[in-house]
Amino acid sequence: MFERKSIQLQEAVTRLMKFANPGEMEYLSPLEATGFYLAEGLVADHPVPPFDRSPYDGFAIRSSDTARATTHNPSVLKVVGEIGAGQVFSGTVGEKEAVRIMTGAAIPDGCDAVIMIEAVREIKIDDNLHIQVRRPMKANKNISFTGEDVQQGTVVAEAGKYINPGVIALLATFGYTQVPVRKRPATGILVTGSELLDLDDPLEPGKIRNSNGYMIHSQALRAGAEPIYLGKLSDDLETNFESITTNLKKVDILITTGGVSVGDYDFMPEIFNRLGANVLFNKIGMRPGSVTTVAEKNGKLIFALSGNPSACYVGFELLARPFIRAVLGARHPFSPRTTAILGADFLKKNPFDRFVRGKLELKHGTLFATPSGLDKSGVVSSLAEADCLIVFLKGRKESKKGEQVEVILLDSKESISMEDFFADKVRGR
Ligand SMILES: Nc1nc2c(c(=O)[nH]1)N[C@H]1C(S)=C(S)[C@@H](COP(=O)(O)OP(=O)(O)OC[C@H]3O[C@@H](n4cnc5c(N)ncnc54)[C@H](O)[C@@H]3O)O[C@H]1N2
Ligand code: MOO
Ligand SMILES: [Mg+2]
Repeated sequence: MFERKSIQLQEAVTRLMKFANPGEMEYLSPLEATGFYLAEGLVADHPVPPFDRSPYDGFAIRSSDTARATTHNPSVLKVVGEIGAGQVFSGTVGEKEAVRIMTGAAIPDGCDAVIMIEAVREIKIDDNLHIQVRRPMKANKNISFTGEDVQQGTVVAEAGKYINPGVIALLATFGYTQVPVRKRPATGILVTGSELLDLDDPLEPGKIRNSNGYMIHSQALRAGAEPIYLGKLSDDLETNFESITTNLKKVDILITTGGVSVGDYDFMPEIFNRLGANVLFNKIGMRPGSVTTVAEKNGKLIFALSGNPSACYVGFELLARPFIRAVLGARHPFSPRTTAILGADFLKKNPFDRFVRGKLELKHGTLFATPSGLDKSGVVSSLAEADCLIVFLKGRKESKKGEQVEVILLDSKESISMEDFFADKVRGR
């Protein structure tokens, strides 16, 4: 018998995050970097825009020339040039002169305002183009000034920031052809169980198909890892030990499913014993996923997830996912947690923290979370609709539809700090 001491999820996470070192740095093109995390902060090495420019198609003018303009007595300015974005007017614009200018073009020297095309009347005097301006323009009107978007020296994105399309825009703005990121951790997936069939096997009495291997592969992808499916193993101590020892050398993280409880064929505890691994914990005060065990060997972590599909799923989301995000260099590696309104009664009592697979819905601006199916750790049917985990903290009594609950978002690309993740806003009731 192996001693099992139940600890709280926060303690379990704290223990395993001590081993979460950012992976090796690599450089990717901005076309490939979406979904990674910045390995270095992004500092503006020039102001944006880099020159004063026109935000409109119109005419660059000198505001002083329009000081007395009225509808009946418009200022008449001679058009002395025209420039589009990318062009620069050479020379200086003089008194009673204007330059036809397009959006994005640099403001010509001498000008201090832009008037929109629609606001002027274009006329010809002696075959020369002129404009009539019918109202005074204030100095600095309609100019996008140098640095009004970003000032030189500003940190526009910090190290550890998730690279979303907006970060890609900034990287391109500052000329990054090579974006520093952390390599996706090679994450091996091994499933155990003599009852497991391959996907193309017909069902046989007592056997089921291996769904966990594929589910974890998909969850690892969603978490940003590089999943490596290593196959399935029968419940045999020797072959399991052999396979885990060999495969651990080939990957950065190893995830196993099944064989982690107290049954006769649950060999994971004995395997960790033989490996001489440092078992960080082997029982968590939560459901499902209470048997989730994490062990460390030579600095690498082995996540031994439950065989029960829903427990396996939840164990991955609560433990492996933040770890993977941290290895990817995420500054805030935890899934976002927020409040929602419970969409249906949940009448179970909670002698431990419970994480119920749920479905989110936004109705008239209010977020509702409803359990997405049967709440048993052995089921697979509640997973497809699940996009959150509804949190029922230990001690919370039965919950009625309409009560406030906390939810952990599973499909969000952004993430939060450990402090925020464990700052429970809705206490047990
Ligand atoms: N006497 C006790 N029995 C159990 C306890 C306990 O504390 N005392 N804990 C229960 C809890 S909680 C869970 S969760 C499970 C954990 O089981 P294991 O991690 O040991 O997993 P297995 O025994 O290998 O399998 C459990 C269940 O899951 C099915 N399974 C396994 N692998 C897959 C797969 N790849 N795809 C689909 N389904 C899979 C397997 O057929 C079993 O039905 O233990 C409880 N028992
Ligand atoms: O706690 Mo077991 O790990 O699902 O139900
Ligand atoms: Mg078992």
